[in-house]
Amino acid sequence: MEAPVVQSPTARVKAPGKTGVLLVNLGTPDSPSVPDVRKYLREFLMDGRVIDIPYIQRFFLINGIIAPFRAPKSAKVYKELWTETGSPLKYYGHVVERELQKELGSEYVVKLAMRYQNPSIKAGLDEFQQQGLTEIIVIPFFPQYASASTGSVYELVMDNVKNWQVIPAVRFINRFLEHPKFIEGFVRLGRKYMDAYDYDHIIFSYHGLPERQITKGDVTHSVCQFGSCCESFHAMNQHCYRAQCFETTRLLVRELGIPEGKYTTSFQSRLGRTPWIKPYTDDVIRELGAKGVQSVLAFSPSFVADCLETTIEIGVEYKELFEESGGKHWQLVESLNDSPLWIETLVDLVKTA
Ligand SMILES: C=CC1=C(C)c2cc3[nH]c(cc4nc(cc5[nH]c(cc1n2)c(C)c5CCC(=O)O)C(CCC(=O)O)=C4C)c(C)c3C=C
Ligand SMILES: [Fe+2]
Ligand SMILES: [Fe+2]
Repeated sequence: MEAPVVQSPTARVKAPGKTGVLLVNLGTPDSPSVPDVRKYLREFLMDGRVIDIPYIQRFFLINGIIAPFRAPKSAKVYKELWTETGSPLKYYGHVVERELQKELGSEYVVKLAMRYQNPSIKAGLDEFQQQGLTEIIVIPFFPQYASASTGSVYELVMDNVKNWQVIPAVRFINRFLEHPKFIEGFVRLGRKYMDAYDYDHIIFSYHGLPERQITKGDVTHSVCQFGSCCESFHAMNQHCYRAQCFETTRLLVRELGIPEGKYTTSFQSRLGRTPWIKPYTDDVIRELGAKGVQSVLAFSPSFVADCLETTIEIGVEYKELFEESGGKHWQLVESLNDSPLWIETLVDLVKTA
């Protein structure tokens, strides 16, 4: 009997016809004006996967407190972030969209979309539908899976295609934290700084998440206790966002050759009064300052493009906090943005989806 034809795990045979590739980042306001920031925050925070409390409570929280009080404060910070090309998150998204289209060629149609605001997921999918594509590959720009980010993108994509007469094959990229080129992308950016200066300590600061959302995602209700359970990465905790972040750090630390005790994984950007995953980056910074640590290099590997949370929160606000805590030298490692290794990661993700 003839041996079966085995398909290489790294090169799926492409279906005939064009494939749509939807690159989806979180979103950003259309402009840093208060009304645009308010519109963005309303859409973002009214998402039940982001603020996961009953609809009525969420409605009053967002419209009664966040929209009136937070929007003007956030708009000020967005003004600091804005450049002549607009929001870095959107600017780099479009550069990557063009570069990836060039790399993939005419068999693919690459579109950038934002989960909140513009360009919308609906506009990208409608274009794919008009072109009668054979299949769609959705790549949420989140290295680690979380219901509030990746899960929310899936939900909206499925919501948009559910009434199409022909629903083509839709493939989702769940996470890519362990992709060697993704890791190498951050390693190369970090080495540039580590070769030029001997930092006392390295921080890997990830976007935070309410602890409640991790507990809800733990189907066994026993795997994650927000402690040593995240020290290894396995089938049972692979969807735990905190465990995925610790695994990302382990992979980066191994490649960068950082010794034990010289680095910390921490979580930033908490909102509200419920407990978020720990340790909190601001607490870690204060502790390092108190211990006499003078210089810190900060990576932010839950983001693939610079945004408010990297450039301003880490690059400006945490720098100030570090200096107030006694530190002297604080350096942010910029995000992957349009770096060649990030484009190569995306090419691989598409070709093996
Ligand atoms: C890495 C993925 C992200 C997860 C998970 C996530 C969860 C999450 N975020 C908030 C609240 C806010 N996040 C904000 C900005 C923001 N968040 C992400 C990514 C994730 N968020 C990005 C890329 C950005 C930056 C966008 C930009 O325009 O640059 C903001 C807005 C900024 C502000 O007003 O401070 C809020 C608010 C929650 C509550 C949450 C999970 C529950
Ligand atoms: Fe966020
Ligand atoms: Fe855990």
